[in-house]
Amino acid sequence: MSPSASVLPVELRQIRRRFGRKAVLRGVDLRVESGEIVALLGANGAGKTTLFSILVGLLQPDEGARCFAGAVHEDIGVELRRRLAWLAHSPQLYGLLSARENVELFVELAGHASTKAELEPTAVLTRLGLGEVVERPVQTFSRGMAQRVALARALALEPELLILDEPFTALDRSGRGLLAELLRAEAKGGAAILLSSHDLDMVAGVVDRALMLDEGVIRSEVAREPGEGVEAFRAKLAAM
Ligand SMILES: Nc1ncnc2c1ncn2[C@@H]1O[C@H](COP(=O)(O)OP(=O)(O)OP(=O)(O)O)[C@@H](O)[C@H]1O
Repeated sequence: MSPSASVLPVELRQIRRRFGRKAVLRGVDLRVESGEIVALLGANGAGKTTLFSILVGLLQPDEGARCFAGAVHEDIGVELRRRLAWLAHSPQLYGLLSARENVELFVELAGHASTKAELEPTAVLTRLGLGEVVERPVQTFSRGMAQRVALARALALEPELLILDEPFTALDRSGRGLLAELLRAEAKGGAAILLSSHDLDMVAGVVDRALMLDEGVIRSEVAREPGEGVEAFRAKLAAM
């Protein structure tokens, strides 16, 4: 993969995965384009995290293909990995390091510092409302503050593909609003964003399209029509 070519669109084709005798994913197809924000919905245990883990290469599918920019990738190599950011269920931060150091370390390890001033570690932490506490060790942070650091860390990589497992969990209203704004800005800049959430109000306000994972397949899909209001879109999501 050339360092400059885009990794988008990202596509999963007929992904199957079982754990022991349980078939969790039974032929999932999914595609996310540059500039799109897509929600993956589904009940607890539907397989959302499993699918995300396959997408970022933490887990191999039993069958099916993951494609970036039209090419099948059996493994996620270094060049590809640095173009993806993944926010896991738990923040996974270094407690003794400050918020700024956590973000800086991650950027260093990824070997990719953004050239955008607004994505510099302190700037992105400030945009997520942590301007006053960037130098504090994160072990003193609340769960919501830690979630904000993990989000800042993902955004600071300026990823082309951002995969967020329940990003609104633990955030208060202001945090959810800030995150919604940041995600819209990233998508406007050309990133593709795939997120899971059980919060239909947030999903209705943020995403362009939603997919319902049920019994191992994408059971239904809805897209926001041009000019469609949040209430009307939320009603469509609730009816999925
Ligand atoms: N490593 C594993 N070993 C065995 N079973 C697993 C493993 N990981 C996930 N599973 C099972 O796969 C199913 C899907 O789990 P997954 O975490 O992907 O669901 P989810 O849609 O993300 O759920 P939630 O909304 O609760 O986060 C569950 O039945 C879970 O028990």
